[in-house]
Amino acid sequence: MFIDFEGIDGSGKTTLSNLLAARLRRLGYRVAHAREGGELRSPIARRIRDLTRDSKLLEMSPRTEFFLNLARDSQQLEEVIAPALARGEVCISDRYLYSQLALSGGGRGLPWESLAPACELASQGLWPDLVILVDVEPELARLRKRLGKNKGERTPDSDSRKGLAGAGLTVRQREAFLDLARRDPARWLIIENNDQPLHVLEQRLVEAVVARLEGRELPAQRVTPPSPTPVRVPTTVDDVEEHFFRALDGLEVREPQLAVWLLGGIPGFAAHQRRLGFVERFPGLTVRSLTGLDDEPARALRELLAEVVPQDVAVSLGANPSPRAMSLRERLYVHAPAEVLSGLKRNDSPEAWALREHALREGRIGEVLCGLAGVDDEPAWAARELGVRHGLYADVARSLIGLGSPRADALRESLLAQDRLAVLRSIQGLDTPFARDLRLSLEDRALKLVLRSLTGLTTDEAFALRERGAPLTKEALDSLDGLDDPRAWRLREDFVSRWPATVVSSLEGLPLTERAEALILRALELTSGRLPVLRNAYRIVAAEHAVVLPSERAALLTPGDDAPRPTL
Ligand SMILES: Nc1ncnc2c1ncn2[C@@H]1O[C@H](COP(=O)(O)OP(=O)(O)OP(=O)(O)O)[C@@H](O)[C@H]1O
Ligand SMILES: Cc1cn([C@H]2C[C@H](O)[C@@H](COP(=O)(O)O)O2)c(=O)[nH]c1=O
Repeated sequence: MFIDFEGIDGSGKTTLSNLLAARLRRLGYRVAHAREGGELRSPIARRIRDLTRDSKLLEMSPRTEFFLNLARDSQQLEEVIAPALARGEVCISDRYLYSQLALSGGGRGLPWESLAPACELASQGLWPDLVILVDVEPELARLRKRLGKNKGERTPDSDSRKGLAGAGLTVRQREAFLDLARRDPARWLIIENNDQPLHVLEQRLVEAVVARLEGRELPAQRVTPPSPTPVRVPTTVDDVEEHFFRALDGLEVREPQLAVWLLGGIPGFAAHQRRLGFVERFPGLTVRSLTGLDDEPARALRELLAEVVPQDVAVSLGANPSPRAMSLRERLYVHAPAEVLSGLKRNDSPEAWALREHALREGRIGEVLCGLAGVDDEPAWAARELGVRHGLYADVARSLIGLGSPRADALRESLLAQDRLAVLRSIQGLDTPFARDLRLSLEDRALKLVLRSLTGLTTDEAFALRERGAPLTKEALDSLDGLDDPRAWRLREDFVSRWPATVVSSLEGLPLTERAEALILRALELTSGRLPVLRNAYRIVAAEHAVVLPSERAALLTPGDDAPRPTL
């Protein structure tokens, strides 16, 4: 029997397919997993995978990508799947040709009718007896994947071609998978992975598969019922806090690390109280959730944990230039030099330079460059030249974030041949001729990064790009953070039903006016108060009530800080 797991990235295919293989083996079945532990069994397939993920290959067309992915699956079929089935084993696969239909058809928009015959050819008529669609909300999947990376589970995707089209691609892939399942209900089984602990899903999955292996009918097309709709949705912004913490406390039981992550950047007593409850179990994650906060409880917790989780403490300081943050960095440097140096962005104080000079004497050129964004003095330019001589092109490009001078653009130009994506990341918030040309040339190849580079821009070009991007992906809305421009409001209102969580987070930094409140409540209503939207809504409400010093707010909003936003 051939069992295939399908679903978007981070949906849980690898986890559940490996759990299933282990359980079936314990039950006495002979099982081959074509991608045990996440690694494709065929070395040729692995080589093809590397090629499709190479971020230097931006010109790879959707058709080329499709044929390469077919070649990968075809090789896995001939080398691993067909032989296992011929030996009479149960063969489990983590993705098969359906993934290519969902990516190239649903995601990239190639016509289905031309893809299907090519898949048929690659399959040699061998299709799975059972397809398990692990269905999950894309925002939750992305977050779990990030947490997984934090736990060091898998190699990060950040340097791959994957994801360059933006989060909208995943939303379209999910729709395509659900559509495939609807069209072939006898073959597909949907397992919803939003609100259930893994052990519960594993048990239901094993029961359903064993029923099929024993020739019993499948009980239903869905292994887990759709998530119950929360009964009450906040009807005023004053209710948001209560709803958020109720949902968070429910989540804590199933996925405590995710619950800590969702506290990221949330000020106020209630959030700090939760952190204290988590800190012993997850000190690193808890302290990271302080990123962007500089109130007294945040400072005290950092100082308490400085020796326990120095790297996380350093990350949680962001680019805060205050004297207290600088003196903590001096303490942390010996244990967490990379994180400390990275937090010196936009900082040309003597204390920052003392740390950098010490690091340069230790040969840490790349790490120094990572914290030079926005620094325009001569020692910074000397460090950049040193970086170029050492071939540290991506780090040099990173050090140019926030600099819009002709000198910076000339260096960017010279780095383009080495690393276009790093240069693209370096133009955020810039409206120079170089930045405009680069955006236009990469719009079709790296839409997500192009849209993200518009942070804070209110030019006609920026809005035209956002308007073209908004139907495709949420990152068009990300770059509206804190903008009070009428065109920004129109985009938010037009796309609140498509990208509700992002529309809400884009209100960050704006006063909580009637218009903002109406938008938040609309997003909550449209999503039945689901946690991603609720959490972003609470971040806005809590920030409105917290005392944030103007300098801290400016530091949080200044374009150029490339630390990941702790939003969903
Ligand atoms: N129900 C769940 N509860 C808690 N954690 C979960 C759950 N489902 C998945 N995860 C976690 O989500 C992360 C992503 O899961 P996994 O790697 O299995 O997904 P995937 O579909 O194989 O992703 P990709 O296609 O990107 O390889 C893992 O860290 C996994 O432990
Ligand atoms: C570039 C890119 C690829 N995919 C799809 C293509 C394949 O079906 C899978 C391969 O992923 P895996 O990590 O080897 O399981 O992902 C995609 O979804 N998005 C992309 O940008």
